[in-house]
Amino acid sequence: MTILYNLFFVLFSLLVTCILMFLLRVVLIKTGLIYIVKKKWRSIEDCFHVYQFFKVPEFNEGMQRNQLYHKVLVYLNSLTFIEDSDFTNLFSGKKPNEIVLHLDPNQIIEDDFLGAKISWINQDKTLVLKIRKADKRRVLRPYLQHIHSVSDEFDEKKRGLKLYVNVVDRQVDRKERWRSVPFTHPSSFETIAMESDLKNKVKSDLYSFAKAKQYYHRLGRVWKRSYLLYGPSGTGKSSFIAAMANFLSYDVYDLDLSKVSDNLDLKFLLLQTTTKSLVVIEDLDRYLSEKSTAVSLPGILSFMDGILSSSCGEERIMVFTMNSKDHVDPAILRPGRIDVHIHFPLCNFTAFKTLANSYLGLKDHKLFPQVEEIFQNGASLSPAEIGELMIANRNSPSRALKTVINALQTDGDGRGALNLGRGSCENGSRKPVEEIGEPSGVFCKEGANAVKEFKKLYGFLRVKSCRKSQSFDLNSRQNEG
Ligand SMILES: Nc1ncnc2c1ncn2[C@@H]1O[C@H](COP(=O)(O)OP(=O)(O)OP(=O)(O)O)[C@@H](O)[C@H]1O
Ligand SMILES: [Mg+2]
Repeated sequence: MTILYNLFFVLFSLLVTCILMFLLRVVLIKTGLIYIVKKKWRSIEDCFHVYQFFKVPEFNEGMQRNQLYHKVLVYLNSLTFIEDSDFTNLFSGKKPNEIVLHLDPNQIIEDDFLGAKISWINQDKTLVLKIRKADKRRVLRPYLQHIHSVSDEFDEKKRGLKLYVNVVDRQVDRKERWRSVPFTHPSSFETIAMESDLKNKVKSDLYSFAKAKQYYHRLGRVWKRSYLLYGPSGTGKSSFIAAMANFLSYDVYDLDLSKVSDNLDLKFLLLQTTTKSLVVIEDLDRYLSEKSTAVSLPGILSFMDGILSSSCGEERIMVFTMNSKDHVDPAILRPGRIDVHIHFPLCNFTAFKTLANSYLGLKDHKLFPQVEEIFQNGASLSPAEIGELMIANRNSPSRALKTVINALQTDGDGRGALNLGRGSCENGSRKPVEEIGEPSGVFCKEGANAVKEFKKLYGFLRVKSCRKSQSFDLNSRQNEG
């Protein structure tokens, strides 16, 4: 009986202890007392360890800036647990709505690295690293390397991507062949209407390229990859390039061949591009079809071979766009020069659904079967044309769909305003939409009404005739080089 009583008593006390511990934990956490306990515990722990201190001053004896100081500062300001410290300064950043955190003088920041506790103290123009002597040998070096890479990455992100364009008048300053502006194109692979299988293939191709430095070096090849995006106007080639740049966080060098004075100029332009960039030549087929060009075919071939890029660093992606590769010299297209061919077809029903979802927020609609039927009968517009019609009618999805159906049907029988565009496309013009109604060529003959009608329908008329004059490989395909 006594044994049973004792056992019951022990179990009961255990239960009471557990409940009390649980309640204590809840009280400590809820009231924030846990932080005081942790702090006290840490100062007791401190008494049993020997510490070593490393100073990182902002300037050296010659009053030159210490780069490490900047890196540590960036690293510490980027740490999320700076938000958990007792006090932090908040400043507005350079970009709109950006808030940045700043250390206070004498503020202590605690960090964890490979299981070691490290503290930083922000003293007057010096950051002091405090580390246990026992951890120093194992942790210090990798920790400093870690700071380097985190701060570089943070700086890179803050810098933002850039779009470079080549300038004609380089006589002014021979060193500056490129001018840059911030690259803010919002396109992403998610917003491009394209077969998801193909999209994933491109994404993984880009990803594995970016990670393949050793592989390319082992093969003795220049670390570059070239893509050809081909298809009718308004099918998303330029948007796709922007999506590639955003995906990789690469700068874009948009090379306008009409501004290049000769082959040598082209070489220098390439030499002045930086690593981790997309070098883009749009409408290469059109340039090659011109009778007299400043850059010759061999000049373009050597540019494509990327011979020079090996002498000025690597990790470049080249992207060429064409409306059609039918009449292009096969030397341009051979594997190695172009590694991946991506076809951009006119809109089909699947792409239409992606557009309807992103432009009108429609996942389904009673008019979809009708749209599908029209697509099955062969009528098609480019995604740009459909996108424009959807944007113009975005307040009424039903009206937007009816307008698209109407335009697809008009496309089917080739009647109406669609014929107006033929002239502009046959000329191979790349005029932006606003310029299409210029009083020139075919359009002025059609009179003011036609021009007005044409403007209303944006640029899609010229595309129509383009399509009729070309043959397209309707299967998206990818050639590995
Ligand atoms: N596949 C697509 N998915 C989503 N939007 C698209 C697609 N194709 C075109 N668009 C939209 O249409 C507009 C024009 O597209 P873009 O400039 O990328 O076409 P392009 O193929 O480069 O045409 P061009 O050959 O005339 O230069 C963009 O605003 C883009 O958002
Ligand atoms: Mg384009």
